[in-house]
Amino acid sequence: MTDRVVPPPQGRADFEARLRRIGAERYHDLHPFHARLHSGGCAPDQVRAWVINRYYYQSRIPMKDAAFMSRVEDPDLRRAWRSRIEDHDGTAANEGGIRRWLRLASAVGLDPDYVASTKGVLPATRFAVDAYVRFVRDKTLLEAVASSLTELFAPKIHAQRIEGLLANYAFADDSSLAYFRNRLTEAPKDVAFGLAWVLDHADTLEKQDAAAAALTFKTEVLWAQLDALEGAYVTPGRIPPGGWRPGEGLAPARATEAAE
Ligand SMILES: O=C(O)c1cc(C(=O)O)c2c(n1)C(=O)C(=O)c1cc(C(=O)O)[nH]c1-2
Repeated sequence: MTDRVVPPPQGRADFEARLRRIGAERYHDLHPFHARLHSGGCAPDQVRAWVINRYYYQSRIPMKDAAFMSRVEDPDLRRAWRSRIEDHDGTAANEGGIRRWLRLASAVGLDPDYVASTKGVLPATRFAVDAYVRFVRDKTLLEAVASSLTELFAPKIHAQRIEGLLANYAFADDSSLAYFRNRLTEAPKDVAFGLAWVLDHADTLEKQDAAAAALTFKTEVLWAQLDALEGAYVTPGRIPPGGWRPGEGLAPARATEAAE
C-alpha cells in the first residue's frame, strides 16, 4: 500500500494573502453599478432601487448571524459573534443598522414601511441573499465564518460611498449616511475576529481551500445583487414581474407630488 501524500497547508501569511487576493479580484467595489452610484451617475429611481434591494441584504444579515449562532456550541464564539446581531437590530442605547438604513430610505423619498415590507425586491436579489443565509446555515462553521470575510474589503467601499454620495446627491447628509459611518467602526472589529478565527482553524490545505471557496461564493452573492439591479434598472432596464416600479412605495408627501 502506498501512503497518500497529503500536501501541507499554506503558511498563515500566504493563506491570508490568498484570501485578500480574492477580494482584490472579485469584490463588488469593482462592479460598474457602484462606480455609477458613487460618482453621481445614478438617477433618483436607480438610487431608490438600490436602497430597496440592498435593504433585503441588510434585513437578512442578522438572520444569518442568528442561524450561525444556533449551531455554535462554544460559548466564547457565541459571545464574540452576538454583537453582530445587535449592530443591525439595535439595543436600548443603539438604534441599529436596520433603522439607520430605513432613514436612508426616507431620505431618498421612499416610504420606509414599503422598504421594510421587502415588496418589490428583485427575484435575483432574493435568490442571492437567501443562498447566503442557507450557506451559513448548512456549511461547516469554518466556511460560514470565511464567508463573512468580504467585510475585510467593506470599509474601503463604505468610505468611498460616504464621500461619493455626499459630493453628488442632495439627499446625502450625516443622518441619511449614518449607516455607513457606523459600519466603519463595526466592520473592522468583526472582521479582525473572523479573520483570526479562520486563520487559526483552517489548519489543513483542504480546509483552506474550503474557506477560500466560501469567500469566493460570498463575492458572487454580492456581485449577483448588483447584476440584478443593473439588468432591471440600467441596461437593458427590464424590470421582472414583482420588481419595484418607479413611482411605487414613495413616502406619502412625494406620492402626492407625483400624482399632481
Ligand atoms: O456596503 C457594502 O459593500 C457591504 C458589504 C458587505 C459584505 O462585504 O458582505 C457587508 C456590508 N456592506 C454591511 O454593511 C454589513 O453589515 C455586512 C455584514 C456582512 C456579513 O457577511 O456578515 N457583510 C456585510
